[in-house]
Amino acid sequence: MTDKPIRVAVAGAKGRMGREVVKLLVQESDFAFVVGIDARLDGVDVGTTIGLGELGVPFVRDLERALDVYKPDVLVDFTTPAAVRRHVEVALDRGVRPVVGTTGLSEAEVEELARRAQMRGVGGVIAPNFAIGAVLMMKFAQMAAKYLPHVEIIELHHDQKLDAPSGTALKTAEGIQRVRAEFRQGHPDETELLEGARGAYVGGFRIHSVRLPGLVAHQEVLFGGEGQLLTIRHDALSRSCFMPGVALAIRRVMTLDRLVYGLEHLLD
Ligand SMILES: NC(=O)C1=CN([C@@H]2O[C@H](COP(=O)(O)OP(=O)(O)OC[C@H]3O[C@@H](n4cnc5c(N)ncnc54)[C@H](O)[C@@H]3O)[C@@H](O)[C@H]2O)C=CC1
Ligand SMILES: O=C(O)C1=N[C@H](C(=O)O)C[C@H](O)C1
Repeated sequence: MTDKPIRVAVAGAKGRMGREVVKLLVQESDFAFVVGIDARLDGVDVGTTIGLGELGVPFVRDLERALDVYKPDVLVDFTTPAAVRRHVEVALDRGVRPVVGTTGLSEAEVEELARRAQMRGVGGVIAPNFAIGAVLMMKFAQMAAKYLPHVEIIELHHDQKLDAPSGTALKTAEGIQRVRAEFRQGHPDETELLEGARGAYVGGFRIHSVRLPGLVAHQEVLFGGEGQLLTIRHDALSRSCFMPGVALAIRRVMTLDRLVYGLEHLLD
């Protein structure tokens, strides 16, 4: 007897990441793609809309209706910072497991959603970055910050990105803050001649956000010490790099009974 495929809904299925997720779902035989949700469309076939040919899977604009009618096991969300929190709440309240790549949730919001998941006994995954290389970059940066506490983060993204700094930069900073005693870097008397010149201040160090057409998703974590520099860099050159992590999360969330924040919690 074969296991039943995991029924998956995709919120933001018409977007840059949503399209990649749809491609992934139709390629893997243990996934059944049951409904696409996107604020921009209703009724039309997802496949023909995004150039994959007829899939017989509809786009539904209303999330509640999509979950009630198509009864997915998992909701994958790649939408917007403004929409994601409500989407996770709606999913958890219906016993649908969220797998969330959308960034923009604060640490407090993630904690609140984790409490909700626990109350409902529903598993979930929120990961600001599903690329294994980016997860390693964050881990290596945390290791380095213990010994080289002078650090600055530069994240670089395409110019259609809505949030700054990126979710990855914020998670990198959270990890660094856990191991780095808080002190304010730079000269005590430094002044910004142009507001924002020194970047966003987080726990004593800075995050800088670059937005340019041509970029996909990139980050450098720079460490400075006496007579030496260390740079840890990750480049996402294509959105396909996020898909193995998304697939892992969809499979693993079926066995979770709590909400986890970060792909690292699903890796050996
Ligand atoms: N965790 C990860 O590995 C990654 C996360 N991201 C994040 O994923 C999110 C989406 O990124 P992109 O795909 O580049 O954006 P996008 O703008 O290409 O796609 C977003 C889609 O969501 C739809 N949408 C907006 N509001 C909605 C709502 N209320 N209900 C349903 N659909 C809605 C839009 O119509 C659009 O089709 C961003 O927050 C981005 O930072 C992006 C890449 C990797
Ligand atoms: O918007 C993007 O593109 C990306 N968003 C995520 C983030 O904010 O960190 C992940 C990756 O950097 C791509």
